[in-house]
Parts: sequence; structure tokens; C-alpha cells
Amino acid sequence: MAGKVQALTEEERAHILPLLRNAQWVEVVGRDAIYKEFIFKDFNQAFGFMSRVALHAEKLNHHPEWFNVYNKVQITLSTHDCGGLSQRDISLATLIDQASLM
Ligand SMILES: C[C@H](O)[C@H](O)[C@H]1CNC2=NC(N)=NC(=O)C2=N1
Repeated sequence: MAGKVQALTEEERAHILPLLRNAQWVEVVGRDAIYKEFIFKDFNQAFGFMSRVALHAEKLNHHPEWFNVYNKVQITLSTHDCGGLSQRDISLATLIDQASLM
């Protein structure tokens, strides 16, 4: 159903990870995943953001691991189907950053 997902190659990582770091995504220690924390004005803003991300995630059939308390949303991205980072995580990270600016 999900099809075959390829983990990012070393070449792709060398290109993409610096761009993600510039956007405050960090590599998770001990796991092939990326992480970012978002702080909003209040819960309403945080949940609006999560709702926008949820719609994108369903469309991409690629879902974040996330944790929310009040105005804070902590997000980890990784592809379970390949046990690590794939292009799908990069696409979702880009959409998440856009959704955080709305
Ligand atoms: C069956 C379904 O398509 C898969 O389980 C999808 C759903 N969402 C997913 N989300 C993430 N983050 N990784 C996956 O491998 C994944 N796979």
C-alpha cells in the first residue's frame, strides 16, 4: 500500500541536512530522525497549526510523531517503512514549516 520507501542516501543527506538545520530542525541522537520544537502564542494557535499539518499528513499518507502541551508542539519525523529518514520526511518538514507561518 505505502510502496517501497528508500532511505535518504549519503549524498542527499549532505545536501538536505544543512538546509534543515538552518530551519531549526535537528538530528535526533541515536535514531535516524529529525526534531523541531514550535512555540505559539497560545493553545488555539498551536492546535490550528496541528490541524493544518494533519490535513497535509493525511494527503501525503505520512504522519508526524508529535507532542503538544498548551502552546508548545514538539515534532519528530522519520519514516517507519524504511526505519529512517526518507524524502517524505523532507517534504513533510517543508509543509510543517509553511503551516507554522500561517
Ligand atoms: C499503511 C500506511 O500507508 C503506512 O503505515 C504509512 C502511514 N504513515 C506513515 N508515517 C510515517 N512517518 N512513516 C511511515 O512509514 C508511514 N507509513
